[in-house]
Amino acid sequence: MSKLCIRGGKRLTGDVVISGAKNAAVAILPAALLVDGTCEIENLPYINDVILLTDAMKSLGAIAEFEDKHTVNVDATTVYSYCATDECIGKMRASYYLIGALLGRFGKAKVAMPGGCNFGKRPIDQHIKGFEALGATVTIQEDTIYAVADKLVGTHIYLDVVSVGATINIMLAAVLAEGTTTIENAAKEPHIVDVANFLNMMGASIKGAGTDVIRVKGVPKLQGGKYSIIPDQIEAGTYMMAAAITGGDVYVRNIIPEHMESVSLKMREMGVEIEEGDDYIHVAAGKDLIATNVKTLPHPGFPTDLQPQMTVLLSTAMGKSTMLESVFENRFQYIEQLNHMGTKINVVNGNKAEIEGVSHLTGSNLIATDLRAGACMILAGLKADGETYIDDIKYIDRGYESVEDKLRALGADVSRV
Ligand SMILES: CC(=O)N[C@H]1[C@@H](OP(=O)(O)OP(=O)(O)OC[C@H]2O[C@@H](n3ccc(=O)[nH]c3=O)[C@H](O)[C@@H]2O)O[C@H](CO)[C@@H](O)[C@@H]1O
Ligand SMILES: C=C(OP(=O)(O)O)C(=O)O
Repeated sequence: MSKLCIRGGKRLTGDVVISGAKNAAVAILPAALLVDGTCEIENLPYINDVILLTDAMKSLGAIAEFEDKHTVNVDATTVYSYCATDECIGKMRASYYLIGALLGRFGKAKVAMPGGCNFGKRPIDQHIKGFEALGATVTIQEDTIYAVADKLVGTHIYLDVVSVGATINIMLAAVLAEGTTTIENAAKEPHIVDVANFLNMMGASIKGAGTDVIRVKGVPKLQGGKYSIIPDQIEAGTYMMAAAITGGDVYVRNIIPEHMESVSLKMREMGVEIEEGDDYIHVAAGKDLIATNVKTLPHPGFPTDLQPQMTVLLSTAMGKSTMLESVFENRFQYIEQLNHMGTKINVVNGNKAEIEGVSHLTGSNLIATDLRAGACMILAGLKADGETYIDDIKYIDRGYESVEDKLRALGADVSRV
């Protein structure tokens, strides 16, 4: 099994090009199952979650052919199965989108319970509430979800918690339903807007994506077309922080700077120089980092998927910082390993990290516990004196395309061993 080996202490400089957004890609691919025609989907990130999902779509009967590493042509007219119960599909979070897509397409779906990163409980009650409100009957048996409906009829759905997955899943199920569906207290992440834009381009009628009220007017059918996925906000933020933690000077390219607002503002508070261009952000660090307090929130708040990376950055800022995790109940499992490298972080009540900044970290042997924990370990390794080995990098490969190549191009000493 391969590991990442990082020899720390190198200042990152140069340009990094950000890939397409994982969390948009893993929703848009299942959304293509609703389309009566061929969708050419561009700017897909070449990551394990995308490959797994295209395989799952093929096993349902869809044609999903990679034109190149970042472009796939999906023809869903040949889909014959509504069952996605493979063990490997159940390991990923986005498998839940197959429920909305297959229910919308066939009026029935049988899908393995979603997995994904383990941050404690990750219920899907709001997805089920939405499907049931649209007229489906949903049952769960032995880690498999069955959803069935004679017909889906538009209705009002209020989400009790702001959920990215439930918002998108309800859009998927509602797009071909009879009448209009209103989703209130909807999530507003950039990938929600991207999925709505994709569906609209294929003939759907979705208004309000990016606000907390989304209206989906059902249409009889969607037709094929071409679509390019937005850049990955979280990958971009990770490289911005990698630049900052090494005192570097990096142009993070092919991004939408407005998506990075909460991140740029917090990094500016920490004394990092951030210059925004049309489709890039220039990060210039070098001065001592300043401590600050951060709380994760749904968009436009600070993203939980950048919490571990930001926590590492704060751990090297002089003074006392706090990181409050308000989205997931248990997303600090990586802290103990970081403290072995010399960080001084104390987790209180499971959701608040009290951080006392240190100036030096020491290389260590680490095990990635999940995707973004793996990313934060890379950042710690870049900063540390000596060698850091990160095991279980399969988690990192779920969400970061060619991570060691991109870092090496910026001057990092990173290899897969
Ligand atoms: C594949 C994908 O896009 N994953 C992202 C998605 O995950 P995911 O869709 O799982 O996250 P949600 O936005 O649904 O979860 C937000 C919060 O709502 C709770 N909740 C959610 C649904 C539900 O039915 N009931 C419920 O209580 C969750 O436990 C969590 O506390 O959004 C998260 C929050 O931005 C990101 O960290 C993940 O990277
Ligand atoms: C939590 C994440 O992913 P998933 O929801 O797929 O587990 C993530 O991308 O940080």
